[in-house]
Amino acid sequence: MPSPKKQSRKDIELKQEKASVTPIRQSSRIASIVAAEKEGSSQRVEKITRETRSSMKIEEKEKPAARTKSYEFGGPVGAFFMIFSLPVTLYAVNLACRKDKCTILEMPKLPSSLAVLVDMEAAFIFLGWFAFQAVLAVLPVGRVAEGQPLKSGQRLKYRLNGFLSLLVTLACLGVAVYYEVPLSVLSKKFFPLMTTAVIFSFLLSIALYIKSLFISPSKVAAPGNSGNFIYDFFMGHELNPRIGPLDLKFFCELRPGLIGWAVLNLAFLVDAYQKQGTFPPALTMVVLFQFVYVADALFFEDAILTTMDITHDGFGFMLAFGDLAWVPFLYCLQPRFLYESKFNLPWYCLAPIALLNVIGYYIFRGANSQKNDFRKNPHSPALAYLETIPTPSGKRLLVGGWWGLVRKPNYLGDLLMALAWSLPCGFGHVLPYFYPIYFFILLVHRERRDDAECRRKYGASWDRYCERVRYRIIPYVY
Ligand SMILES: NC(=O)C1=CN([C@@H]2O[C@H](COP(=O)(O)OP(=O)(O)OC[C@H]3O[C@@H](n4cnc5c(N)ncnc54)[C@H](OP(=O)(O)O)[C@@H]3O)[C@@H](O)[C@H]2O)C=CC1
Ligand SMILES: CC(C)=CCC[C@@H](C)[C@H]1CC=C2C3=C(CC[C@@]21C)[C@@]1(C)CC[C@H](O)C(C)(C)[C@@H]1CC3
Repeated sequence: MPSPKKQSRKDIELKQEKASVTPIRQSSRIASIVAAEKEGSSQRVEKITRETRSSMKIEEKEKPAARTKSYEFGGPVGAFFMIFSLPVTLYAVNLACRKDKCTILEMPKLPSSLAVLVDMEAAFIFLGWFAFQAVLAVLPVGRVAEGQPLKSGQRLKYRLNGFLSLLVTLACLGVAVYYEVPLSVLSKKFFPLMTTAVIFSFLLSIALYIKSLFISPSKVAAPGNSGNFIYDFFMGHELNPRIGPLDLKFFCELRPGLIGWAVLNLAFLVDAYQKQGTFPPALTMVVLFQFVYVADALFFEDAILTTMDITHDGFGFMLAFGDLAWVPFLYCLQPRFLYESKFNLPWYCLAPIALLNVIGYYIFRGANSQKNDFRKNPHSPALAYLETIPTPSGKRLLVGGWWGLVRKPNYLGDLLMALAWSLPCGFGHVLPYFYPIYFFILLVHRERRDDAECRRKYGASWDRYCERVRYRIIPYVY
């Protein structure tokens, strides 16, 4: 056996050279896969795919983590700007939309004292909530799923008990309402709770960045490995930070913030019912739509394992703040507006809006499940009717079904739902439309990022896919 030292540089270079997937090899591998498929030899297809994957793994395992060459979000300057502008936007939008007024035409009224924004009781509620969700997440109940293969070839394991956590949380809320615990504390302490979430996400991101300085190169997230402190802090330097059994990114993305958003909405609804003696239709409808969205994310929890956030992006300020402060305290803006203003619409306006939401959900769920099922089992007979194209990595791209309509059918469905959540607020104010406007910008930018990443991963195959499916998000428009 050669000693690891002796084997080092030359052998590794040789292996890397053998394993490197040049464009010529890419196309010859695609040709072999296609030929094997024509022959109907699924064993040969599997073999070529395995060989390609393992050669790519050898290549990636032995390289030190490559530095990010191209910046996103405007580079370090853009990241610096966003670290400050995101919290400012969060406060500005919420302060501008309050009981008496919801307008962008006036400067948001600053609170008369700091006590309106900061409060010890709110801090305890937030921390208790976070700890409660963390305990539920690590309970050894629920299926364990494997994530997508990492650079090292390893697959991380994830405990899937998100839907159960939601049910337990709902049961606790029911008990609280039964024993007349005033849930209105959540709406009264909305701003102090939000401040705690903001401070917590800053502290968490700092801790994550410090932790990431001590990890091995294989654990680094490519987009957050520029060497610039501000940029890497924002994008996230470590791909999958974990504390024991708790995967922090997976947990934060789906539990405290997402379930917290649904709980805030339910608190508005319960309080409205207790004050008005009836469930206001527009508010009830939006709370229900958003609840279905949250419940769906938790029910199809394993689908998140193939999203960009989990497979590609690191866990840094962008996701920590997004998950813990932005989602719960901004995505509930429409229900909060309806709750505070008591605005309502007649049923014949609400009915077509409900239909829009159902159509959006149908597209969103259909597209996400189709891709997720295909990635989990590309040979599933249930998906055999879908046209696909091969890529040099061995993975195939769906070019039929939802993924043949536009390149991001899941974004299309999500955007239709976003609109359906704002329309019940009427046309008297712009601010309740903050979510669909922001979301459109976010998804257009996200599609561009993913497009660049897929072109890097799949080369000419991605170009072929783009030629076949011409529109990005909206058929015949964009
Ligand atoms: N409410 C909110 O605030 C937000 C919601 N979302 C939602 O989250 C969901 C996930 O979004 P996101 O992670 O951005 O993107 P996707 O779920 O679309 O994941 C992108 C990945 O899917 C794979 N893929 C792309 N095209 C194809 C194809 N034709 N065939 C097979 N695989 C393909 C590629 O990965 P690979 O080939 O490596 O598998 C690509 O990198 C969406 O529904 C989106 O609307 C997203 C952001 C914010
Ligand atoms: C610039 C900025 C404000 C960045 C933060 C973005 C985050 C708020 C979003 C990035 C991707 C997200 C996803 C969801 C929530 C918003 C964030 C965190 C998601 C959990 C919502 C529910 C969906 O069903 C989903 C699971 C598909 C989705 C995943 C992506």
